[in-house]
Amino acid sequence: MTKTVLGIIGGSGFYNLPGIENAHWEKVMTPWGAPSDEILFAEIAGLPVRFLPRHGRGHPVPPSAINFRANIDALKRAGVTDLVSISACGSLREDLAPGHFVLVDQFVDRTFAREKSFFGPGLVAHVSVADPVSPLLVDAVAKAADAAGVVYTKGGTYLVMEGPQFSTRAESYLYRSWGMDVIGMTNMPEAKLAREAEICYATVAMVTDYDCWHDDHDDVDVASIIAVMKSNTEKAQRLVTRLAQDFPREHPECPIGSDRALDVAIITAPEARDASLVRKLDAVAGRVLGG
Ligand SMILES: CSC[C@H]1O[C@H](OP(=O)(O)O)[C@H](O)[C@@H]1O
Ligand SMILES: Nc1ncnc2[nH]cnc12
Repeated sequence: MTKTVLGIIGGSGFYNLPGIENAHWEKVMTPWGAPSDEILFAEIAGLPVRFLPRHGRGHPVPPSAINFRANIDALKRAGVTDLVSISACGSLREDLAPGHFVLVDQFVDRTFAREKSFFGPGLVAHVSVADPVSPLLVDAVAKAADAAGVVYTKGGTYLVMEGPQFSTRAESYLYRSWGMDVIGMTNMPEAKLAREAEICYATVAMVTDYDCWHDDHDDVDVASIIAVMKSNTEKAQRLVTRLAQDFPREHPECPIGSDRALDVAIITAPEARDASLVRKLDAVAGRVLGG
């Protein structure tokens, strides 16, 4: 059995963790460069927790400049088995009002200026992301939300745009016509990389605005987002505390194989592998590559 280490990636407005014990910030180096910030190593009710602010403390890192590979590699090196993303998002549905949380179960990745894989020339791998979130982790998040009194919807599709500008009105209408539920700029390639690194992943998408499609609401801007973000963040912090208190201390094996994704993904023959890339993958793929 593997001991659980719970990872939390804090998005916009979520730069620290309350209610923690034995905490310290630590710089974690990776072969992919520097993560967004140091990682906060801590415990909640005795459970090891690792927290990384996605945009860095003070929010200096924009979505397209996030080193997603370094972030996921660093969390893997820090022992994370189960990772929850906390994200601000726009709503593309009338019934998902600002303040509502969505436990996303699908993504549409419209990003185009990001490194999306740990693998590449010299070591080719194709993991499945048909089901990009890990069901047991989502269930645990839902239970924690219930216990923390947070209103949420289970299931929803998050469209990931490149940004940093918000959508045009035509884009917003288009994404609605596609049946997308919420929109943000960060959860891809994060979720894909978590799968490559065999870390169970789930997202709590916290609605801050109605993007620009809604006739009765102002178009989205940062000031209106910040106004909603504060109460969203307080609720998310309660949710995370409860999640950590109740989470199994032994990592529960993922029923869809998120934590064993590389068992069936690598296609490059051992003799054709690039030794330097294999070395870079020591944390992400050490379980299957050895070393
Ligand atoms: C400040 S609103 C736009 C910003 O917020 C979201 O980021 P995160 O998922 O890290 O909370 C959104 O994707 C944009 O990056
Ligand atoms: N409307 C929106 N579009 C993209 N990212 C967002 N983050 C919060 N609101 C957003």
